[in-house]
Amino acid sequence: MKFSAQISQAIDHCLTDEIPFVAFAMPGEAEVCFRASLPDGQFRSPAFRDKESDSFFINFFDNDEPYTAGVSFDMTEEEVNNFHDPTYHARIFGDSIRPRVSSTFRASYHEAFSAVKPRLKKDGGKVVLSRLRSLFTKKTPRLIAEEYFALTDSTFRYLCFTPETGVWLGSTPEVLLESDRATGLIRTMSLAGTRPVDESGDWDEKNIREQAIVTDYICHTLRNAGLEVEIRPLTERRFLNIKHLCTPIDARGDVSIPELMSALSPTPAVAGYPRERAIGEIGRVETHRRHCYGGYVGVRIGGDYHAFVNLRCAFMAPVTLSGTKGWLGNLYAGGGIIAASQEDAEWLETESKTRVLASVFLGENGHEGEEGSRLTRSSVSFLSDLPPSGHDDGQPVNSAGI
Ligand SMILES: C=C(O[C@@H]1C=C(C(=O)O)C=C[C@H]1O)C(=O)O
Repeated sequence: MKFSAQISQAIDHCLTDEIPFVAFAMPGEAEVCFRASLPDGQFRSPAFRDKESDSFFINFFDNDEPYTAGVSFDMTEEEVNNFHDPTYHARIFGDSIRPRVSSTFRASYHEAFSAVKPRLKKDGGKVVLSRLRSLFTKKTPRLIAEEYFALTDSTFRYLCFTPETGVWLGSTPEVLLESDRATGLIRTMSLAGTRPVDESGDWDEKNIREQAIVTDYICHTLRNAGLEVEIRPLTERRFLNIKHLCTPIDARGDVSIPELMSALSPTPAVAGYPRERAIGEIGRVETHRRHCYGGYVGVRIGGDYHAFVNLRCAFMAPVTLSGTKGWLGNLYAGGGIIAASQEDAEWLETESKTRVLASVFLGENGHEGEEGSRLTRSSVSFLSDLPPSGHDDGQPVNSAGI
């Protein structure tokens, strides 16, 4: 999916000058929309500056931030391209969270898996264990997004920067919630269970059970909020090389949508069940922070919310690898573990979930990137660590490296 010249220029401008922006495509649409907004006086970029205006939002898995970060729809690509303020350059990257240099070790995953299994065997329930793959790429986030977005149009696809989150991109098949003020309808889905796209026949008990836990939880939460719930027939939902079990769920009633999003997220599809217990276990056994992975991401347009679970995503920052300029990306994936789960199969599932995005990072024949032992603390330097001054030409350092 080639971005227009105007949008490409605006994205590069925003990455260079650290202007909060989003480029996104709605499910079923081939068109990318770009919007940007300047941060407030404290370099914060809240998504919801009022109750109505159009905006993009991205929140954290922990869901415990004082406000949701995002981009209010203030500037178009044209306005960004005409924006020249030599005093504007926030150097936000240096202070914010950054991707990890090394991937999750197989041994760490083994330890985490072994730590949660006894309680699942004893009490039942589910924990979604995730891991990350750290990759270096010579491609820019814009190029990655163009290639990744082109692979399917059935997902919500986005590339964004906010000071709170850094640069993220993703292509997510999972609706957290879509609301329609005109009809009063709220649509969501229970999406869980994973197998290769070419596998047919009945789904196994393990996947069916994992997904049923999610359906029950979502329906319970919606009914608790006073909504009338309609559960639609179980279907399959395809995502590139894999597919999931999916139960679409409709709800109706009077409710605050932001409150409902917070109540639903994170669902047992990305956390587990019982939910609070699973979240506690994730915090204890995973060796990385999830940041925005597993949180929710989406847009509010004309007062209607379109929120998606932030999956099949990457967190990126500009770096050099042994002197070569590029970007470091953390690709996240998890899978639901229940008492019957097999460790090797679950590890492979996280491999499948990151395979397509990883191949975009690495390029054909792997020539565009690196993964694995060559990425070390000494070989990777974050551009934000470079001193801001010292350039002979007096220009601010371009921390995006483009
Ligand atoms: C956790 C992820 O996906 C979720 C977990 C699934 C599973 O356990 O089978 C399937 C779809 C998603 O709800 C992920 O993609 O990282």
